[in-house]
Amino acid sequence: MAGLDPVHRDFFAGGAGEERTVRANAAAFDRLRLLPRVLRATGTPDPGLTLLGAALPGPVLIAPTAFHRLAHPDGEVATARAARDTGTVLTVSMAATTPIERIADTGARLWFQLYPQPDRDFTAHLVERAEAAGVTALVVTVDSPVFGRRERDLRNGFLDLPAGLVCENLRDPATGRIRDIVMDPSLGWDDVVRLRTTTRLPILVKGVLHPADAAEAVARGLDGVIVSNHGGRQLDGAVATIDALPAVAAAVRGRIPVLLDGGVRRGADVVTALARGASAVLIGRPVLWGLAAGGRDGVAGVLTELHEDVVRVMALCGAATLADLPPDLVREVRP
Ligand SMILES: Cc1cc2nc3c(=O)[nH]c(=O)nc-3n(C[C@H](O)[C@H](O)[C@H](O)COP(=O)(O)O)c2cc1C
Ligand SMILES: CCCCC(=O)C(=O)O
Repeated sequence: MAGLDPVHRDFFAGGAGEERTVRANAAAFDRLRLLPRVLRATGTPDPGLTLLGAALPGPVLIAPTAFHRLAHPDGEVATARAARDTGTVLTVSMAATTPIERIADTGARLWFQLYPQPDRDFTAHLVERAEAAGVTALVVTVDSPVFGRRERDLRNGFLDLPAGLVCENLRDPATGRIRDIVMDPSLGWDDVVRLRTTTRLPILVKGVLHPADAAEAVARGLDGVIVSNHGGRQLDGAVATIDALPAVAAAVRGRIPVLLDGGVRRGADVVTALARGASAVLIGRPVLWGLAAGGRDGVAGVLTELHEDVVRVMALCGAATLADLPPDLVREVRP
């Protein structure tokens, strides 16, 4: 990756522990094969969908990832311009290196990812700030009661952002200082539900793998679940997301959208996830590689190529719309 400091590349690429779950996300897709239908006279497929009331051109969204200005000087603004120009959603990380207002100025459709902080007033301030900037959903990350052990970062001594970069959205309104992000092991369902008292935004929980937790999200009146293991960066040894998805989808029974991230790289992966019950997917690292390689254009290239691949794979599977992707499209094969 031209221009990307190897220490930062390791931060982006790496996961927790042995990186078993990083590999598992990809390996699990590799154990699944498509069983296409033929002669369905589909014409050019339409991968469009409606998600949380918004019409989107395709089922690939951008997962929240920290520190975009490590990848490119234009950082989150470049990513947002690519999202805007391709019509997809950018989920802005709470650990973004650009103020949410500047990202929103691009006109992109944004969701905001939140680690609820033990300081409830500060959490409420953050949510209000994001809502005022114009984000249309809140993504609460729930797989991080503690920080994963990122061994590449430990070996590299990557602890802090370089001088000049900060988590701009962690600025304390009273002191003007940047707060540290706290991973809160005391966080519970009640805390997530309590966010309703601060915001009218739809709330998705990100980092659900167990079907009972997905059922709890529905029972608690939340608006969506994201099947995710944080790209293998939190619990090393956690199940691959595409393996966890069918049971989650069965528990949710279509009552709220189920999204998935982790190892989605090709149109076939997107189609596989949708056939297994996802409404849409998100991609993390591919966006960072595009950003590092070419700023806005690099990210737009990644998004456009993947979108075109989804359309191609739909055609090759005999699907005219995303509704034509049933579970029997996917077969498990021996590794
Ligand atoms: C460098 C990096 C930073 C990330 N930062 C965040 C974050 O701030 N908040 C969050 O909820 N998830 C974060 N994630 C996890 C992603 O949202 C997503 O779950 C994961 O990257 C999906 O897997 P993929 O990279 O294989 O597509 C991060 C992932 C990476 C690779
Ligand atoms: C304190 C930044 C957290 C970013 C994150 O979630 C990740 O690196 O996976």
